[in-house]
Amino acid sequence: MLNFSSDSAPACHSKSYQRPTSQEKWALKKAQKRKYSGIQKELPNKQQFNGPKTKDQQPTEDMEEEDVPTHKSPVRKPAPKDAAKALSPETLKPAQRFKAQTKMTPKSKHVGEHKGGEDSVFIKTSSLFRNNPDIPDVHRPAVTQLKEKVFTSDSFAELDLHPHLINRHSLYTNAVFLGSVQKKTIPVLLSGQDAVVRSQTGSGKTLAYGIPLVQSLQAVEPKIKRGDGPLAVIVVPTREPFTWIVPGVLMGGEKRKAEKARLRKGINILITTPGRLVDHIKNTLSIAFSAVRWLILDEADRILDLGFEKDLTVILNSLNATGPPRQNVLLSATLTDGLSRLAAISMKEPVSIQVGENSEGINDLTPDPTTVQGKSDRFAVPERLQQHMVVVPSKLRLVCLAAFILSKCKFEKGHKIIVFVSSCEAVEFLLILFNAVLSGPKAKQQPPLSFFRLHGNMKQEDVAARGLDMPQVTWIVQYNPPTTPAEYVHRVGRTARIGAKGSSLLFLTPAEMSYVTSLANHNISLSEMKMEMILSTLMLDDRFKVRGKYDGKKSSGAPEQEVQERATVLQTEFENVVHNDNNSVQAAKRALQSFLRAYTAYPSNMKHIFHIKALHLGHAAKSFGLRDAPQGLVTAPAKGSNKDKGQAKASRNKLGEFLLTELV
Ligand SMILES: Nc1ncnc2c1ncn2[C@@H]1O[C@H](COP(=O)(O)OP(=O)(O)OP(=O)(O)O)[C@@H](O)[C@H]1O
Repeated sequence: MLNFSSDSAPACHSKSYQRPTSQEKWALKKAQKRKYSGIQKELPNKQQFNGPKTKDQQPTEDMEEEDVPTHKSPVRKPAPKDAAKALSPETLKPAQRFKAQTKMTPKSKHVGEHKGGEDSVFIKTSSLFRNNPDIPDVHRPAVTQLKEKVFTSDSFAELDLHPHLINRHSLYTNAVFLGSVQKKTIPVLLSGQDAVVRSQTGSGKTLAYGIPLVQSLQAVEPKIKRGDGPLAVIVVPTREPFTWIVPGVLMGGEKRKAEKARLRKGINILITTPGRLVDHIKNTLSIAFSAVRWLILDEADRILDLGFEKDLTVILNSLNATGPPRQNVLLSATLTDGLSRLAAISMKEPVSIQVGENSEGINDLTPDPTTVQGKSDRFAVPERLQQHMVVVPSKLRLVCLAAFILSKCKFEKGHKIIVFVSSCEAVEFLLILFNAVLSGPKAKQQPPLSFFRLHGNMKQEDVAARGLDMPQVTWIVQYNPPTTPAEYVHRVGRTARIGAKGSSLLFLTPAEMSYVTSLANHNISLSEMKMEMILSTLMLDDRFKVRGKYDGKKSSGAPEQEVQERATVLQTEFENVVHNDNNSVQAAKRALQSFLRAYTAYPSNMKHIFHIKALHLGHAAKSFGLRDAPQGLVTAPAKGSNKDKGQAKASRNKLGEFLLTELV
């Protein structure tokens, strides 16, 4: 059970509700009026707020009665005759779109204080810009980033490959020049040696092992038949869509029976996630490893990161028990101690291949004879990747993320963003919230924003149907920081692939700022983006303008003041959507709870940066559109509870759920 008593929270956080600043009070009042004025006109039984004011709402010396942030907000019941129109996403108000998309039938329209059956909602919006922790200057340790040249000037034709193979692969990749990692790796693997390959994300490692694998299998005599069973096993960490020819996959999300049938027919190159393969090893008699001559561990650092070490041991034992001599390949974007251990148990005198240890390394394309040990902690990221971070107090996180998405996808062209968040529930929640508030009706020939989701609880068909065009992603946003630097590298590596440009943005709260130092220890350097700069995008979006105040004339207040007002209007829109009915409040609470659970899952060596006790529950709740900190959230796993341990592991494994944003 979480207990955010005042002694565990900073003094300034001792109350969950802070009085708004005068400009916020003003903005709130206008926002509420604007939002509901149209609805009120249509309501036959316009309600009056007549409940008692709580202590926080009593007028004080600097708060006039009319500025007290209590509003009546009747909820519209669409008349049957305009029901069809009301269901059109373009005519629905944000809160209505939220409800339509969740397809929830609210038991009650009342949230907060009920007023004796009256159709009204009691609204309380606390200050966004007051009582936040200070944002200290960001300390950026000096870092020399490792550089790796992606391409060589050599063509595939220079390799002694089967002509059919050259034609086939150029068909799929349009590749002309060999990638550096391909030039180093292909000859080593064709010579039959084991190899540990470390090269940055998106540098073409898949072809680096795919080409020698297919070349060697096509040369096998007598010719391979389907019924020979697996000759190669490729273990990958997750069931993301595969990018090259997939002869047969096992990845969960599909009935084991269907997979068994395919195994029985025969899969010569088996691509699988570790957990699923172990499942089949234990339960499927038809899985025979007697012909396996290749084992490839792709994205091996992530496989370990996701906690599959034990599964790998089961797989290795099973493979070692049978079969001809095997060639082993381990590929990774980062080198860690865990990886060295894995290489030691799974490989025979592997050649260690690394691309461009430093900027001079680009000329050195001979395999690096050094051992894997001792190369840990130095991560290379694509040279054309611009990495940023922004420090945002908890309360402002939601509006800041929204403003960033608008700045790139609404007010600039050609962007596609992936937002990583910490749980499936948060993905679902943000998807609905952003669709309701940000995507907006088509206006002035501007296409609406599109949001898509991808997370571990989705069915495989949904994932495949999504057809994610990953190469065109221009921004990676990490709304929740990952648990390991290796995971950080993999996430940002979804952009700036194979020599393209890309950018990333990491959200941190003031309490989490030492994460920058932690990344710097792994050669990762971030430049700071200012939260105020991101929020200032709202000045371009008149949907969040405080109506009436500046109509027809220029703002008399400072620009920062108007930015704050608009941010408050946006937050109010989010809160109105969330508090529109009990189901949406529950969805927000579930998302908050899963965020907190994931927060407890940071490894112990990161707890000094991410500790649940340093979180202010009320402020965190605000970033889920909740007006108050919910009571009785259970987040910490009870000691010895296997179920909760499982949940914590699941949360940790799902720190990579994401949301994709683009203009369509
Ligand atoms: N020589 C090449 N020329 C042009 N494109 C290439 C070449 N090699 C690979 N590609 C393309 O580059 C993209 C990235 O390749 P790939 O997915 O193999 O990278 P990776 O190093 O495995 O990345 P990660 O570590 O992030 O999984 C793919 O779309 C692939 O088709």
